[in-house]
Amino acid sequence: MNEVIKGISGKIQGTLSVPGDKSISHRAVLLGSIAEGRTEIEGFLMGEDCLSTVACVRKLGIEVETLAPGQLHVFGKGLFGWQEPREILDAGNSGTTMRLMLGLLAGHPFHAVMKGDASLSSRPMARVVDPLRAMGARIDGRNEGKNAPLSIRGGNLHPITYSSPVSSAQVKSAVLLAGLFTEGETTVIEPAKSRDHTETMLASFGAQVKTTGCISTVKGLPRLKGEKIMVPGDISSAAFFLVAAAITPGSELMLKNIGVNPSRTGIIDVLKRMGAQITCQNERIEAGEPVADIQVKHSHLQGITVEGDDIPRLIDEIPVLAVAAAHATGTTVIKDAGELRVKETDRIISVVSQMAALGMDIEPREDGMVIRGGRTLKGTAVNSFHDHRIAMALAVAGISAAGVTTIENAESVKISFPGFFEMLKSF
Ligand SMILES: O=C(O)C1=C[C@@H](OP(=O)(O)O)[C@@H](O)[C@H](O)C1
Ligand SMILES: C=C(OP(=O)(O)O)C(=O)O
Repeated sequence: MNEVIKGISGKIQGTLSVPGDKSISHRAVLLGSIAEGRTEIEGFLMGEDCLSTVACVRKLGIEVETLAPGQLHVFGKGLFGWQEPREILDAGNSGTTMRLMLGLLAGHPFHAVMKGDASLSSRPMARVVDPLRAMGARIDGRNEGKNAPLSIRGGNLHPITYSSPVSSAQVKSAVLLAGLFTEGETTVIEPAKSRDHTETMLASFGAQVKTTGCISTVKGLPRLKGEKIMVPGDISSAAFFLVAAAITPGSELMLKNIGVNPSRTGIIDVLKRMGAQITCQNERIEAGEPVADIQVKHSHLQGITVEGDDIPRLIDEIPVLAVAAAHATGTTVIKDAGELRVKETDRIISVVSQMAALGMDIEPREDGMVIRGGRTLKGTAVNSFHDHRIAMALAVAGISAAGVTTIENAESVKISFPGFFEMLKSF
């Protein structure tokens, strides 16, 4: 499906709520499915990725009731309560579904097969398969288990201390979740801290979790109790509107009820360092997660260098950060972001090629990109390559471009942000 975006002449003003956090939604269903009793979820993201997680959990014998859009009840049967699935578990486009489910399946003494779509089938799985095999899971798959489809027979695990070569919450979560099914302590050490929603939610379900800097430890065989979970708005979705308002003259926007966990707020910090006027108001804690209303006003931005420990804190926001950089004075350099190459698309190639088509002065680097700001963008036909974040970043570039931008394969926004185009076009 194509989406047509016109350059916007007005301002981006008013109050917005964005859909629920994708990372927290996945984890709420997964932890609910291995807890005892009912887990009640409000604000669940009804995006295709999270619905893939729900479909997988149902195939494992867990009842998930949808009372209304965003309101789900999960009837967990406790640790070891999943049943051997009769069908293949389909993670669709979702890396989080496949990698976190593999961690949980590693704990179960039965056979299961996981598959995904064309994009997910080419993404690296050895990063979770290797440590799960080291814990005792038997896993086989395409390319010796480096890619999906993967088959797994879990059970009889032993705890490990795993030093992950990459900062990845999916790797960390897979190992910690497997660690729930064996006596003793399982530890993951990562080079820079990744999002910590798994640790926070595990603690709220009753597990013993310790986190010190980049080291997280879980104690095995906890009794997890069903919980009430309020999912906050997704900062990764809010980011498209933060940038849209920051670059559109006269704009002043309030984004309500957004998750502002410090392991996710790199985009706020970096936009502020570029000169954006952003303030977090009404800060509070809900189910262990920090939540706030975020106000953003149009401002003149300056190019900066983004690197190191900030990268895992804004990895999914880099496509739209490139749009902010194109509207900044001077050069923005994004480094240490080689992980972009293994997302739904190679996001260095997809961002650079499609933003350049809109007239951006942008060059790829092995581990990032360089953007020289100040060029006027001009609408044309561009392609999201079925990558939701690329489709939305191109739309934000499109509203700042002269003329008409046509985004091909734009339906991919349903992965993480159903209703995105309607919201953007409401301004
Ligand atoms: O754990 C999660 O919910 C996620 C972790 C990140 O991936 P990596 O773990 O591969 O860095 C992120 O890009 C993805 O959108 C969601
Ligand atoms: C990389 C992403 O998700 P996942 O890894 O779950 O497919 C994303 O949402 O940008």
